[in-house]
Amino acid sequence: MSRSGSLAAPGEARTVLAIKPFRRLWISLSLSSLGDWLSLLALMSLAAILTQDSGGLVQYFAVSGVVVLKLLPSLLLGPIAGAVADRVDRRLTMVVGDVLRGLLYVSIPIVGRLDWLLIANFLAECIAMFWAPAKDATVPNLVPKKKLEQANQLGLLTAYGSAPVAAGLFALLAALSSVLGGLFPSMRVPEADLALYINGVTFLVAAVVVWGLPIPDQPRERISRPSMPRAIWEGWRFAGTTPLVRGLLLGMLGAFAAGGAVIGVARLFVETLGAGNAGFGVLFGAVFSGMAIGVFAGPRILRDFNRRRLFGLGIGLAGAALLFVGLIPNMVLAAVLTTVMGVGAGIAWVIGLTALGREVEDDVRGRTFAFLHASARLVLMGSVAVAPVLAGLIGSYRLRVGDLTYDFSGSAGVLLIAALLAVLVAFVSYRQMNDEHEVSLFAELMASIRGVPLARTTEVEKPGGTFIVLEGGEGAGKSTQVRQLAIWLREEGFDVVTTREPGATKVGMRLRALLLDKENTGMSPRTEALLYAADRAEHVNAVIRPALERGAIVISDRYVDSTLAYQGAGRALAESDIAGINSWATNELVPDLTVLLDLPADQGLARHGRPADRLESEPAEFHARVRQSFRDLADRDPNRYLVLDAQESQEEVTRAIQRRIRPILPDPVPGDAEEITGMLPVIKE
Ligand SMILES: Nc1ncnc2c1ncn2[C@@H]1O[C@H](COP(=O)(O)OP(=O)(O)OP(=O)(O)O)[C@@H](O)[C@H]1O
Ligand SMILES: Cc1cn([C@H]2C[C@H](O)[C@@H](COP(=O)(O)O)O2)c(=O)[nH]c1=O
Repeated sequence: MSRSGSLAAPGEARTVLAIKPFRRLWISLSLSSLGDWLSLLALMSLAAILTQDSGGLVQYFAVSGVVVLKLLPSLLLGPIAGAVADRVDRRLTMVVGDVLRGLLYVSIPIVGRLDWLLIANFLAECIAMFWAPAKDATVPNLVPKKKLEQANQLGLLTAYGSAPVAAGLFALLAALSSVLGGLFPSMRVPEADLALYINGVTFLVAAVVVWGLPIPDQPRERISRPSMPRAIWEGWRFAGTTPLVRGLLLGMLGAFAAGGAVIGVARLFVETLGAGNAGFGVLFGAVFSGMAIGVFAGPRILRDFNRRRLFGLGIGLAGAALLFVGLIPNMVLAAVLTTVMGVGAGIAWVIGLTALGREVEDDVRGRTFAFLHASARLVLMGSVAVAPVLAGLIGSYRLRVGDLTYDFSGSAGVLLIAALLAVLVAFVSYRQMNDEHEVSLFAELMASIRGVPLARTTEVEKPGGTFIVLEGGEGAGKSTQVRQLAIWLREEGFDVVTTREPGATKVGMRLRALLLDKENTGMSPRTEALLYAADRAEHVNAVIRPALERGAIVISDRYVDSTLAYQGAGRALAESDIAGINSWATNELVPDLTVLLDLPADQGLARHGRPADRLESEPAEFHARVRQSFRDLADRDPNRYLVLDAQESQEEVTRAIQRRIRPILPDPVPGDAEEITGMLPVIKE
């Protein structure tokens, strides 16, 4: 399948590492990303430790303050950071950025105060705002243009993939720190300190690696980064135009909000389970490990499962698992259930990302993904920040039933709210996107797990392919659009058959000649209607049905509606008679979609530079009746029609048709696309 926005295969992405300068930059980026995640864990943890004597609410505010201050710089400095980074030496920006961030993180455990923790955290994020565009702009200087996409993918993979590594490292360092503290009481320090020292070292090593990079002076390509609010506004304006894409985006962002709430209270939650920092690291790692399993294994195990259903189901699974995490106060169960939650989120993420890639038009795909990344970051950080405060406001309770006691903490309360949010989002997106009404969810799930084909309750008579018809008056642009759509769909990898009426078959060509020949002026309207129906019977039998039966997309320039409009309204024949004859001639084959290109008849006729044929030579009133009849037909069945103003530019018309066609195309998530997209779940930049 060739798509400009598609993602390269994992192996292909790895080949870009053969470029030595890029490999060095990538190593440095991996270290910085690891440091970013490690700092998030360590600072949330240290904030909780430093405030443990100050009471619940202060502790909750401190933890959420860490996240708010991590988010704030991207809102304040986002618009100017890119412009500044373009004017300053990039290597210097990155090296200074890494060194300063390393020093700031190391200073936090040395100073050991909450106020400095928050200030240093904020300053480190401000520096990251200048470091990131310098890094983005350097990549095109180091790799050839054709490998740029792979390079970016690898960068994104690392930004995300370093999270579970950081979680494991954090848990290890926390455990090591408490062992050392036990053996040598003089070395007893908060468990997060060691992580922050190591974090400082990762940034310093990253700086050394970047220092030796051979970066050309002149950038080959300038990267322009829209501000976060702009990316969100523009993306929504373009992407929110179809219900399916809206459903996908809302589902993914809802899942992020729930996930953010979990991260936000995880540190405080594990404390209520008596698990401390190591437990925090385990939970954090469980989310990401579960996601990795979901991304890679889920779609393979449920290979035959309807993708639109699976998206909602994945979010639902995540919500259900989270519900039990909140209800059952047990660390081992929490780790297992958090992994299950990650699996559900991973399945939804990869399906959503892949489907978005396929559903959104090429020219707005960049903006849509920018919207997703910007809003995912905002939603994630926002809910990470709000969740601890909410937990503090809920407070902790001990419930007694007879001899039994049940401790309910504010953090467990937030987990329950997040779980309910996820279940609600799952329900809404499932309802919005489900296109399989014939088979129950349970039956499909069982069949898919067993790997057997679905037993459907009713026999499906419609052939497997997709039948699209372009209708409209003379010169409306039907042939032009048929051509454009065929090019686009073939590029997308579909088997496409373009055809037209009258005259798509050998018999049809003769009929066309008869019908359009001005010599035959005066032909009776009934003869005319029957000849068009005869052409159609042959057309359906010889061309359309065989193509649909092998699963192709058939795009026809005119079909039954033309006879209803021209011979029905134009020649004043009874519509019911024409409908009856054509129903018989086509064996009741109805298009999946009819696109009506609406244009005043005089404008359409004026577009032709050739002599008018028999039908085109009819008077203006005839063509006006034809136009009105097409519009009436469309009004009666708005679900099956797309009516477009054919006075718009050709490109505009093509885009509108593409938008409407995407949702009715066959399964938007083929297996190979998941394998490819599966490597790219990312929310960090
Ligand atoms: N949106 C448009 N704006 C302006 N001109 C257009 C547009 N679409 C097509 N045209 C031009 O109008 C002419 C007729 O277009 P086309 O052949 O696609 O129309 P058609 O509907 O298939 O016509 P007919 O049914 O009469 O054969 C062509 O010269 C084409 O380039
Ligand atoms: C299918 C069909 C067509 N016509 C008319 C409409 C046009 O004037 C010609 C076909 O010419 P085109 O340039 O190839 O579009 O035939 C009709 O009157 N009834 C029909 O069913």
